[in-house]
Amino acid sequence: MNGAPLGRAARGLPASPVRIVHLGLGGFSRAHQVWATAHASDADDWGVAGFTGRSTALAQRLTAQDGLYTLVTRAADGDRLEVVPSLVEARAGGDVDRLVGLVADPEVQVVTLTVTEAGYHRGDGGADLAHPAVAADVEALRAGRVADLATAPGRLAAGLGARARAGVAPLAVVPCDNLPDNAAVVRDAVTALARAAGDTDLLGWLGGVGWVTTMVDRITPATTDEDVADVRRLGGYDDAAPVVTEPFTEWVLAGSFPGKRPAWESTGARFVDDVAPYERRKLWLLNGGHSLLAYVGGARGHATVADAVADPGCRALLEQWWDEAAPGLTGLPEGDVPAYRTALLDRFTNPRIRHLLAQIVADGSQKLPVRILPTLRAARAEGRVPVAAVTVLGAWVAHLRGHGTPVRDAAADRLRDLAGGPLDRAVPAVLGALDPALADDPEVVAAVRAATTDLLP
Ligand SMILES: NC(=O)c1ccc[n+]([C@@H]2O[C@H](COP(=O)([O-])OP(=O)(O)OC[C@H]3O[C@@H](n4cnc5c(N)ncnc54)[C@H](O)[C@@H]3O)[C@@H](O)[C@H]2O)c1
Ligand SMILES: O=P(O)(O)OC[C@@H](O)[C@@H](O)[C@H](O)[C@H](O)CO
Repeated sequence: MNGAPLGRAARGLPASPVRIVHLGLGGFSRAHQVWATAHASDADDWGVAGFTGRSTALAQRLTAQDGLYTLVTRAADGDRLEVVPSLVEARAGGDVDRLVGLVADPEVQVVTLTVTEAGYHRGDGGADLAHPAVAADVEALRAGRVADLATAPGRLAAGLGARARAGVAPLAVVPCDNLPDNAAVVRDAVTALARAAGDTDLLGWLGGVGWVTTMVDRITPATTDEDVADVRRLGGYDDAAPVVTEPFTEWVLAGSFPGKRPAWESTGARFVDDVAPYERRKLWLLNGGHSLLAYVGGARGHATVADAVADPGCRALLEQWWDEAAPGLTGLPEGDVPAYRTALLDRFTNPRIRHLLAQIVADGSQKLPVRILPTLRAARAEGRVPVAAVTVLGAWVAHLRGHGTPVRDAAADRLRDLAGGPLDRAVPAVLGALDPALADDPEVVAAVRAATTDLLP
């Protein structure tokens, strides 16, 4: 690095007081919630302390520049750079003592999360208590070994438990991951851990917490070295941790805030009674479309969303998928779905957003049930086999067999085993891992098998 470094004193950007704690500091949170906080009309009152999941590198890079970072808004016709001041503390996820201290601090009013779909460790009864990391966290919670906590629900439970015991008023928990009813997901996971650890103080107090469900939308690829070089070239300063995002942004929230919150509505966020119609529209059309392009496009040799959508075969399948999903998108204003589809095509074709399919393929076992299966189930209830939906599943099987982009999944080893060997055995085995009913549906199995065969070399 040889440009001017980023720093608060040099830029005249004092740090706001920490009143929001964020778990899962990465690219998206800085393009969405932290950015929205910086643009809120009362931004000076709201500083964010962000904790990564595991890594120390991002926290160190951000700390070296006082939490400041550049958000590059990348439109098809050019870049706009802004230095975002609202992240006032960046910590490694392992600094659980600090996390717990902040969550218990009466000044802190909101906890936000972007810990990925897999990070909630969902399971029957709220959490996958048999998972070694979850089981270890239950023991650590029971023994009060806060520093050993490794999962997001475990760390959050420790923070909320400390707040409860300190007699501090409840706050709001605002998950921002791509999961339906994400507030219930985090509430149930924290409750399951508290129950398993026998934390009755916390269990009694959790009812007062504001669990706020959100739909979040802004395509934000992982930062590359090229992005760092772009900021130096265009901005004339050094930023070791910029974020590149698209111009489009949407945030819809439902739920109550027991304390205060930033005036996020002044930045376009919408507070509604029921977020579900917006969640379905976004998870099925955008994220489902992404999964389709990632697995099918990856199998056809494409590297990015824009490359894949430029392939007429992928594009036709994408449109078909949207046609299959659209009838289930009820509860939205007239014209909303067609308008969203038109905007989405523009967003996917933005050639300057290099969104790698290799990033999107991750954790298909967590994402496909949310993005694709509701549409498949609805069609099966009417006796139909939706071609695009089964093609995504077929492409996922091909992906797990090593075709296309490399496999990255919380359950990668088990899935690779299931996907190996003769297709007659592999297809029902993989489908059964998503939903046993799919493995028992001969028409779905045959259609997925045919799609897999078409995509394999
Ligand atoms: N990137 C996007 O376009 C986008 C848009 C909407 C929503 N989201 C949501 O945000 C999430 C994060 O996306 P990102 O682009 O910021 O990714 P990222 O890799 O930049 O950041 C992810 C963060 O979560 C942490 N993490 C990863 N696995 C974890 C686990 N198992 N437990 C706890 N923490 C874990 C990481 O350490 C990191 O701090 C996505 O999974 C998605 O649910 C992303
Ligand atoms: O971030 P993930 O891993 O849930 O999914 C990958 C993409 O589909 C996703 O990040 C989208 O870009 C995003 O949801 C757009 O708002």
